[in-house]
Amino acid sequence: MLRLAQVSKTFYKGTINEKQALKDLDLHLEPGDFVTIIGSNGAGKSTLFHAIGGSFLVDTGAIVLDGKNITAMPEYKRSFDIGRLMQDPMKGTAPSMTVEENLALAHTRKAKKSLFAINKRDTEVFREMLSRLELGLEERMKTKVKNLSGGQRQAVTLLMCTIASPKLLLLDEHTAALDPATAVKIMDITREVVAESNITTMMITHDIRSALSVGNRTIMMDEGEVILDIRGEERENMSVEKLLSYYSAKKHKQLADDRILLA
Ligand SMILES: Nc1ncnc2c1ncn2[C@@H]1O[C@H](COP(=O)(O)OP(=O)(O)OP(=O)(O)O)[C@@H](O)[C@H]1O
Repeated sequence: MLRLAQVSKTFYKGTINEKQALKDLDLHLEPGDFVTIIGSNGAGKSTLFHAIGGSFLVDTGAIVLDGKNITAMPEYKRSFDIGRLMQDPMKGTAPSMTVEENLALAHTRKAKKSLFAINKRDTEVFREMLSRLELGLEERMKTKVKNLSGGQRQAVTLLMCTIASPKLLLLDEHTAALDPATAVKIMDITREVVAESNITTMMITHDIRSALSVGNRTIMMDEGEVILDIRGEERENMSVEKLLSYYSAKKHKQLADDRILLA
């Protein structure tokens, strides 16, 4: 489904600030994989997402999505196949448009139509989708998105991403800016939406416990490389403590993450 082969990215090459953020990174995702990604500060997690999403072109290596080489493809073209949800609930939606209009926008993009229109049937479909979130948003379809809470906005953005039926969904700490109770709710919704749509998904998180329980596979990054890739029984038998000891034994230092969540 997604294959990265020998992908490297260096920022500020040839200057005193040179930083190799991705080092000959190899990664292969099967269709339907839900991979959680953890790692120390500056490990290259967001850079990996930017490389896949096309925020910049990588220096070397290849990125292949569903059999198509997208290494040189511009970001806007990749966005038809790659849904992205960021930490900031203000991103990903059009704030001055209503909930319904935002969903319709995503729907129109999927159909690759230029005409933006909402018919009665669309409204009913959107209402049904919203009611399944159990956030009361089905009663607020005419509300401008800027008037929603952060959690409600993230839920709407998540729906917008999945309406477009992307081949790949990238979640970059999408619950990190929410209060703990809302973060749990959005994580539950994420699990449901991803399971229902079976979209291949990657999720960066600082919550190690949920990294080990959400999805079917966990990778740990450090200094631009994948240093651990676990699934199945190995993952089931992994605990937060074991993971941290694995890191210390391999890197001869403690995992440094200023936002790490252990409980
Ligand atoms: N646009 C950029 N320009 C220059 N350096 C960058 C840029 N983006 C990332 N870097 C550097 O690349 C390295 C990897 O950064 P990245 O944001 O991918 O790490 P991360 O694993 O997401 O970290 P964190 O968990 O702290 O957000 C860091 O040293 C960072 O400073």
